[in-house]
Amino acid sequence: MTDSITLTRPDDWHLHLRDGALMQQVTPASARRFGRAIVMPNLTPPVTTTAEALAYRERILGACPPESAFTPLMTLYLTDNTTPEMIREAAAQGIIACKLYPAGATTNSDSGVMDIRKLQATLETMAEEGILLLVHGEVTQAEIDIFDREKAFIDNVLEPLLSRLPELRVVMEHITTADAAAFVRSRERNLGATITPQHLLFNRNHLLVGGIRPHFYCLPILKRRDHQEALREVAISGDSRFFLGTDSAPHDRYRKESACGCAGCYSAFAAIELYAQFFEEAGALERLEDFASHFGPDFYGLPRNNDRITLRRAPWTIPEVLHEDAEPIVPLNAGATLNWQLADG
Ligand SMILES: NC(=O)N[C@@H](CC(=O)O)C(=O)O
Ligand SMILES: [Zn+2]
Ligand SMILES: [Zn+2]
Repeated sequence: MTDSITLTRPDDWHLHLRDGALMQQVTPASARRFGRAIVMPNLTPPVTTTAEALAYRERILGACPPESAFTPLMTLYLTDNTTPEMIREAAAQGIIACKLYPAGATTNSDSGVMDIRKLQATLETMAEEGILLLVHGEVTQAEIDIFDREKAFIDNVLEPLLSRLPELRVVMEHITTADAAAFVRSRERNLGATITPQHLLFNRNHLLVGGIRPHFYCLPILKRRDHQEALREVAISGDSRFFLGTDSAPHDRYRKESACGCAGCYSAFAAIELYAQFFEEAGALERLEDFASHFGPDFYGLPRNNDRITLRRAPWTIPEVLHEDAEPIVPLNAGATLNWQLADG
């Protein structure tokens, strides 16, 4: 049995660091594990301009431990009013991606895009400037079942968008269905996908059997087991279009344990350890490094990290709650055992 894994330092290609006190609490956990992270712009109010993104970047750097070399990669939140000029300015200032939230699809998405077809000139400029489009891939029409919203997005929004913009590089974030996995595989180029630890480790039974478990509630919602199986298969397949993006999305415990609990799982406290748990369960530990550390930078056209991290087998119990004396957060899979620990240094 392997007792230690050393791998190129991984990156997180989908992360919510929030702002203010919560950002101070959660940022060190990501900075310890990852070299870089694509930071989501869904603050309140959202990060829609380059100036806001650069100011946010400074606040994040201020929340990193002093010795940390963590690099936040900044994104802009697309709205109906994002112009080609704004994209050119963003590119000039080192912003590497824009995020599409269909209006109303998820946490803090109210100012999201109403009709993506109206943003054609902006998206063309993104393709020209080499800025990636990251999508929360769910439609929002009330009549579409919540379990079908990802598939409907692929058919009604994503496929036509990719046909209109063959040069635009797109990442379908947090994919949750066999349909999304098959769609990404079916494209020739320019489409990648991130997969979260919760969608690899769990399915909707974990959310709903024996009581409603709000800490497994995220969007897109956990799907049935056969979708989980399809995601597991592509994650270990060695297909370089699928890579790590935690979607770690912390919320105060009391906003999740509520009559109307909000969406988001907190995984940054042990993100790479959770993925290692899954790869080991799947008998594919030797594929972890490609998924976690190689395929993401390759897709983004960035260099791979040149330092390494080590995980050691040392089983521990995930605490029931973290940051109890500040804003308490319940971690993903609280109370369960994780086999791996990050070695210091
Ligand atoms: N995934 C979630 O359930 N929530 C995210 C938003 C998102 O990534 O859709 C959040 O910001 O809380
Ligand atoms: Zn999302
Ligand atoms: Zn997210």
